Amino acid sequence: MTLDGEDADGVGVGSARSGADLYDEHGDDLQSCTTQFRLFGARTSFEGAVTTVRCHDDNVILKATLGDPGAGRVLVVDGGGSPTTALMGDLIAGMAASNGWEGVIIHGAVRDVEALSKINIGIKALSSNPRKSRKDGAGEKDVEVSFGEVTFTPGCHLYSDADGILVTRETGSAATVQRSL
Ligand SMILES: O=C([O-])CC(=O)C(=O)O
Repeated sequence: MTLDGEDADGVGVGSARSGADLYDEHGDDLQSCTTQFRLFGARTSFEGAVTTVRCHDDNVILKATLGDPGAGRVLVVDGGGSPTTALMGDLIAGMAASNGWEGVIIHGAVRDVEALSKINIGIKALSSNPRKSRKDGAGEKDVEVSFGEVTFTPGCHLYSDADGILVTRETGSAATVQRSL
C-alpha cells in the first residue's frame, strides 16, 4: 500500500490532507490510535518510519536513540503511560530536531512545555511533569510496542496530525505517507 499525495492521474493534489482524509481513503488498512495525546512540539503534523523504545521512568535509551541521525523517522516511546517523571525535555527535543527526527510520540510525560512548543519537531505525549526521569539505562529499543489499540512495529509508517495517529500494518518502503499531501 502506498499512501501518497497523488490523485488518479499521478498529479499532486496540492493541499494538505488530514488524517481523516487518509483514513477515508485507506480505511482499516491503517491502524488508528485511540489514545488521546497532547501536542507539545511546534510541528502539528508529522510522519515517518517508526523506531521504538520501551522505557519506564528512565530516559537513557530514549536520549541515545534521539542522538542518532533521525533521517526522517518518528520515535514511538512506550513509557507505560507513566505520569510520574518526564522522559523528554527541551534539551533532548532540541537535539532530536537537530538530528533530523520528524517527531516523537511518548506514551508518558514530558517537561519544559513552554520551550517544547518552540522546537520544530512533532511531539505528542500524555502529560507533563517537572520531575526528571532516572538515568539507569533500563529499557529496550526496536521492539514492538502497543497502546491505544495500535501495534507499532519498527519500520511501519506513522502519520500524525490534529486528528490523531494513523499507522500502517505493513513495514517497508512501499508503505509511505508523504508529508505535503
Ligand atoms: O534530561 C532529561 O532527563 C530531560 C530533560 O530535562 C531535557 O531533555 O531537557
